[in-house]
Amino acid sequence: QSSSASKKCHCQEINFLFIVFDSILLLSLGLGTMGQGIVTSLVKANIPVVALEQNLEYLNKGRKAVMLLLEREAMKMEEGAQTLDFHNPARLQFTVDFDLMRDVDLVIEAVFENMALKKEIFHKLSKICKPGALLCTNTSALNIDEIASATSRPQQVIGTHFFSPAHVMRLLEIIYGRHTSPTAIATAMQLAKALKKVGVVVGNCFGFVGNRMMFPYVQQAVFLLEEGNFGFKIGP
Ligand SMILES: CCCCCCC[C@H](O)CC(=O)SCCNC(=O)CCNC(=O)[C@H](O)C(C)(C)COP(=O)([O-])OP(=O)([O-])OC[C@H]1O[C@@H](n2cnc3c(N)ncnc32)[C@H](O)[C@@H]1OP(=O)([O-])[O-]
Ligand SMILES: NC(=O)c1ccc[n+]([C@@H]2O[C@H](COP(=O)([O-])OP(=O)(O)OC[C@H]3O[C@@H](n4cnc5c(N)ncnc54)[C@H](O)[C@@H]3O)[C@@H](O)[C@H]2O)c1
Repeated sequence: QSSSASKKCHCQEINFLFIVFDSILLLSLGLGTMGQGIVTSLVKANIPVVALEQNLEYLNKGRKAVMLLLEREAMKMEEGAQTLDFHNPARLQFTVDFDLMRDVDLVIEAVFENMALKKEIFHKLSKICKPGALLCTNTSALNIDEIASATSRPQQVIGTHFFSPAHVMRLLEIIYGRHTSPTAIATAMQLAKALKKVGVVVGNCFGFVGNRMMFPYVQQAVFLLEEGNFGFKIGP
């Protein structure tokens, strides 16, 4: 009975979730390969976004790349008579000012794959962001629970693993940690839908699902190369 009671409780929590992503301000943290694609996806979905970088040099590089991607997307959309309002600072803003984090409802972190750096950033986010803000990480393989342990709100920490190129690839792995709330999972699923991606909820283990399958393939390809087996005929 206690298990059905807890299931009911989760369902009720999810039923109360009516998020209109149009009214939500997202922040993408890190404007490298993945940040650029993620920001492009968000803008394409008409979600207001702030893109944050560590310094002006990286910011300008990232901004240039995002603008190029968006111009291409806008050209494609114009043919379909839709508009992409990406020159409007109310829809897309670039900054190095961490304080702008205060107002956002959802953060997607895409900085270097380094646990110490991610923990430092999540600690900062949990201090600065408003209490309800959801904190997402785009980590490829790091432990979501360890990242969440740097915050005072582990129930609001979740993995949103985009695949490269993020504005093209449709898979979005949604990784829940030990403390991630059902509301956080439902919100991340809703985000996937808003981005027209396929959200797949997976558990927290090394490489999650996609990379756990890919890493051995890559490893075997390297072994084949090392052993000089590429280029030989197979079969009779
Ligand atoms: C060992 C440790 C490694 C750690 C790695 C971590 C891995 C990570 O966690 C998980 C991953 O992401 S795993 C990686 C998972 N990712 C994969 O496996 C992806 C592998 N790639 C593919 O499957 C194909 O290239 C696509 C399906 C992306 C496109 O296929 P298609 O439709 O036949 O090709 P198309 O018609 O030619 O291009 C369509 C549009 O896409 C654009 N574009 C393409 N590539 C781009 C790029 N790199 N950049 C930017 N844009 C790129 C292209 O410009 C074009 O835009 P346009 O504006 O219309 O001109
Ligand atoms: N590249 C991929 O194929 C891929 C795919 C899926 C997931 N990921 C994951 O996404 C994350 C980002 O990967 P990437 O390939 O985009 O890396 P990248 O090196 O291209 O970009 C990282 C960006 O983070 C910025 N950054 C670093 N510290 C920062 C800080 N304190 N504040 C703001 N910005 C900061 C850097 O300036 C840089 O522009 C990693 O966790 C990676 O594992 C990568």
